Amino acid sequence: MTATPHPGAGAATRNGVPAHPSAATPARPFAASFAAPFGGPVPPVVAPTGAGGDLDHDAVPAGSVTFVDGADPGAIAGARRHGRPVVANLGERPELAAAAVAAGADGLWLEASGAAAAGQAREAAARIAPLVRSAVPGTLADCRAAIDAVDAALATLLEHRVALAGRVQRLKPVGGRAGRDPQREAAIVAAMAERAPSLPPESLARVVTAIIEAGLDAAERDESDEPPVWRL
Ligand SMILES: O=C(O)C(=O)C[C@]1(C(=O)O)C=C[C@@H](O)C=C1
Repeated sequence: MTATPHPGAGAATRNGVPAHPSAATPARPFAASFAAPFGGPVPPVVAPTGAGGDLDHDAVPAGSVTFVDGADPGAIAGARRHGRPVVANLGERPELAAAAVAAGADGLWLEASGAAAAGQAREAAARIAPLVRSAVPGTLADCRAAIDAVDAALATLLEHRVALAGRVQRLKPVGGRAGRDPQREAAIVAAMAERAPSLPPESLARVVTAIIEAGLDAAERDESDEPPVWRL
């Protein structure tokens, strides 16, 4: 495992990241004011000023975080032993964001200029983070931010599920409400109960029924012949 030097430390990285403007800044202890963004429910995107990141490059003092090549998941996972937040250097490749967050990145360093790249990385991070990070928020605002992050992932999964359930209706001999399959629905609830032990099965069944019915409603409305296409 190799930690990548701060992009501003003058060392070339695999992504060919240009020098950080604060290259001459000596290493400082990790400042408390930077702890919140890196400890939040969704890893922040660190981008050049005006590029739409959650933090500007200049706001991250050299030495306060461990920089790692964002294309190397093993390095990201290994860097956690340094005890500092791990920032994955994505260079100009926001499409690496989901993999970097899944590997354990606390922040994403982006050199691509422009809000679109930062937005792409932020959206990928928001979708994947609740599956791989657990937040223990101490304030109402932080709690709501963590709930928002979970809801972002839930909404993404709901969209995928609705698309799949709609496809099933076209593949079954009898689709739609006329083709409901109580045994299959009970099996779905039982499988989900294993992963959601805090919810009694009857509560979970209500949730699953609502989701299935929403999927059947969407399938009824959908007149397109296109198979569903999505990207995380
Ligand atoms: O698996 C099916 O047969 C479906 O039609 C999909 C689905 C679901 O949304 O999961 C929807 C209705 C059925 O009662 C069971 C499951």
